[in-house]
Amino acid sequence: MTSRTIRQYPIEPISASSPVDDVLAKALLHSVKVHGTQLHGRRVWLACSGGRDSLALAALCLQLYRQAKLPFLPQLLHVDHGLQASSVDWATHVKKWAQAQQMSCTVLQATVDGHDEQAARLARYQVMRAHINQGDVLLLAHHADDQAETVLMRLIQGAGVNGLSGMQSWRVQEAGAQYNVLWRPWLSVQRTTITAYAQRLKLPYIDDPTNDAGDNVRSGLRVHVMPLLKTYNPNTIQNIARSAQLLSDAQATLSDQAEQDLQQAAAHELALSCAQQVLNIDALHILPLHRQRQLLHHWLAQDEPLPPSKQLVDDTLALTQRNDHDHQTQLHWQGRTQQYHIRRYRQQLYRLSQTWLEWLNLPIAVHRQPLSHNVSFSPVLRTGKGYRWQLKCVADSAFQPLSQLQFLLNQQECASGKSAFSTDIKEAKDRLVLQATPLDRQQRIQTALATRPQSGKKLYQTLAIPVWLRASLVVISLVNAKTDEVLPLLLISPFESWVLGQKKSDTKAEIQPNTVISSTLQPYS
Ligand SMILES: Nc1ncnc2c1ncn2[C@@H]1O[C@H](COP(=O)(O)OP(=O)(O)OP(=O)(O)O)[C@@H](O)[C@H]1O
Repeated sequence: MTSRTIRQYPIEPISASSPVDDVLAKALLHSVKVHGTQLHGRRVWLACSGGRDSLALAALCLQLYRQAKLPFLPQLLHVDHGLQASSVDWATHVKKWAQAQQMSCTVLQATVDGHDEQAARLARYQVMRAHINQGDVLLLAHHADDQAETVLMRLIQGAGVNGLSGMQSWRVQEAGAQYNVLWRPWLSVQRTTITAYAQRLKLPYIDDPTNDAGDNVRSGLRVHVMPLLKTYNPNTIQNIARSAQLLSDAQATLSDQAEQDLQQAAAHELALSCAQQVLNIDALHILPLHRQRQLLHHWLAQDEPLPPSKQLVDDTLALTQRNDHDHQTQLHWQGRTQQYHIRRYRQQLYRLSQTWLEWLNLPIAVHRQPLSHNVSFSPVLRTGKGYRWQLKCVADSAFQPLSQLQFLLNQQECASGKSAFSTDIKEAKDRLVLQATPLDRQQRIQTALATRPQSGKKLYQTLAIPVWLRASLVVISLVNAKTDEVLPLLLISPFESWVLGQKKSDTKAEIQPNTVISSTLQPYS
């Protein structure tokens, strides 16, 4: 990189009479047409390294804009990686060139964590994303030779259909709440065409000889492998780029199919964004084997920028196929954004983030509140490490919770026959306390799913609570402050709730406790 040089042409405004290159113009304008609707009303930036390709793209945009063939003129963004002393000179050079063309150009400083190309690329995208606005479009000068190198690189790494479809010409990139578009209109044009155009225009582009040093995989493929492949087929570059395009279409079909399968097989009620995703194994196994693999691949990486390895998909599939009731085995996956544990409990497959598992181990606080306070009861049950779990007793103007609690209590009393709670709740409210406590393993609980009260292991089995959720069960009870009698009303987990005090045979009473008491779980920082 230190040996970069500037083409020995002076910086001059591009003459209005300079001819545009037909092939390059056609590719750009075709892409504008294809993405016309999405481009409408968006600001377009052009990532300009000052190298031949991005300087040529900037020059072509300018020419077509002046000829009123392009409806916008992109603003240039140059990133100074600060990796070598001369990088300031390159930034100054790009800026001066842009000034000569009367194009807007901003130089951004990046802090690169490491010295390799990948670290520089990550830092570059990060700093450009931070500069542009939500929904803006970033033009990149990648071309067919870049595409062919990318595909070959991925091929020798053993990529699947997605990887082999190479770079996308229009890619929405999401980072947190922000999204931008990466736009590559030149993926079908060859480097030689760009070089010829740049030379015709006498563009003073920056030459980076390290690109052709052959000392890393990409430049090795460029210098040693591509020329050899061209001896077998002179159209090697276009052909590989075309294969990538075909595979990209195939990938879109596969993704649509996997998304449809996911809608059928996902346990949406148990999902919590990247914290917990759940797949129903029975629904998975209905599918043919190749779709099972595809679905697992899609499910594992649904919110991750990088795909899971084939090995992980195979191991996950094997986990779903076990029938030895082993609930301890877990697989680990270090994604780009999070570390995940893949576990199975009965016929459900879980993808749990490390942060979520840590949150599930935080203690739950005990809360008590006299009913006479007439205010809604909404204690925070657990908070920290990114999530807040809060109880909600919905109160409307007529103090609805009490009348609904009365209804609930009536049902409980039928089942329990407890006299301490048989008086009208409004009269009794002075001595009643609403309480939320973590479930004690020894506590015996009567649910509608069993004929008698259960405690510990049996209860977890009856309610199908996976091991990692067992410390996250809370009992909501009414306590008679005078007699200390406790009447459990509801058992809640972060995802479900169960009415307590009913035997199997009493289930005809249709109680919907969630209209009275529910809990919410939200990301929290
Ligand atoms: N320092 C930079 N500042 C802004 N954009 C950049 C920078 N480096 C690369 N890019 C953008 O990323 C694209 C691909 O990067 P790559 O490393 O292949 O570029 P390059 O070979 O350095 O330059 P060029 O593609 O302009 O000849 C470039 O075409 C350009 O749009």
